[in-house]
Amino acid sequence: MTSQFLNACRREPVSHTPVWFMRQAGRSLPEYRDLRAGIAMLDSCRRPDLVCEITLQPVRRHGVDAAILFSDIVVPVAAAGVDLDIVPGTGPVVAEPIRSQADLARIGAWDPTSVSFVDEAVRLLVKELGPTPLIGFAGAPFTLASYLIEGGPSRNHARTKALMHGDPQLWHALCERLAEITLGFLRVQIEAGVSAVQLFDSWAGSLSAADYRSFVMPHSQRVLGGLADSGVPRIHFGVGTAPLLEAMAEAGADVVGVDWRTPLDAASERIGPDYAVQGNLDPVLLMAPWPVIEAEVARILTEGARTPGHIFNLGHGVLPETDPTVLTRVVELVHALSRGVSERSGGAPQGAPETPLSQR
Ligand SMILES: Cc1c2[nH]c(c1CCC(=O)O)Cc1[nH]c(c(CCC(=O)O)c1C)Cc1[nH]c(c(CCC(=O)O)c1C)Cc1[nH]c(c(C)c1CCC(=O)O)C2
Repeated sequence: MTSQFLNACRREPVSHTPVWFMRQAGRSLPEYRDLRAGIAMLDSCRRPDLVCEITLQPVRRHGVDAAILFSDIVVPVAAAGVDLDIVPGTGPVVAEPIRSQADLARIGAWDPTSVSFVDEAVRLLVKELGPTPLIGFAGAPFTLASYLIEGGPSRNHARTKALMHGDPQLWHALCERLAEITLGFLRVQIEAGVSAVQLFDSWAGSLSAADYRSFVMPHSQRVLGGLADSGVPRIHFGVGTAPLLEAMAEAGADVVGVDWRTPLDAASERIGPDYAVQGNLDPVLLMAPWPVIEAEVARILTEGARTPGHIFNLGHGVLPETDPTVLTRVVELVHALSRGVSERSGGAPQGAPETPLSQR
């Protein structure tokens, strides 16, 4: 049985619009909270048995079309020797931020055996998942650099931008190291059997298109271009990236992630017919009354049907306070509404419904 998710990534015909959710594994699920009780986030990422179970939980519960490996963007950086922790309610916190050439030397050479627990978890998962594809992922150099330079989450990435513009040589040296780590981390996942990868450049939307192109794109290009020969579809995602969509596509994506601020058909028109799109329900709207969600899902499917390939997702991750039963209903709705209306002939958007599917 071919995967509708992989078909959509490749802009091939689908029998229904595939759907998965960023952060589908995690705190919205009581079974996740039970399993994680008393185990630190990074420790849980290093235990293949836990990674396997946590990754499977949302697949069983929601019937999504793809699984995403349970891990974190800072896992490979920690494996390369950076002293960091993931603090509950805050995110990654780096003990000694990287702000000088000497700091940079504290990042060790990439060694794939330092993430053998990921190799093991992916192999277990591929067996357990059967026909459901597993998505691997990594953080993009810019988003990783921001955590390393700021020392933790940041509102305006002030130190990151100061270093980028104030010491471009150090900036590029840091991003080259991070690109090497990210590429190595994704290769481990691909060799172990993931069916697609997503590069998370979550915070790239804080940059102008000009700065993105000169300071960030070459490094993301190195990562995505370095995976081209694998044949595995590459999803490139960021938040608030409306001005960057063309550059993020050009960086070497097969699928461009779009947040809720840009309609999918408008995004697709800008990046052209060679890319599928993924998105883009506002995660906050999962807290709205069901008729609101229903109308939004229908609108997104209508806009998605005007693109060469659409994978339904949120515009960013599931919020911890989301009612998981709503996510299951969204999966059912996406499947029901899209069945039979989402067939496209590889590339040319055609027969896009003009009325919301729910009203047909
Ligand atoms: C920026 C970023 C991070 N991590 C990640 C990103 C990119 C995606 C995005 O933009 O949201 C990626 C990530 N982190 C996690 C996943 C799991 C897979 C999935 O999507 O289901 C993925 C894809 C697990 C996690 N990563 C984290 C959790 C929560 C920790 C916990 O459950 O105790 C999970 C399930 C921790 C983390 N790690 C990070 C943050 C901001 C946080 C949240 C901090 C908090 O609110 O507590 C860094």
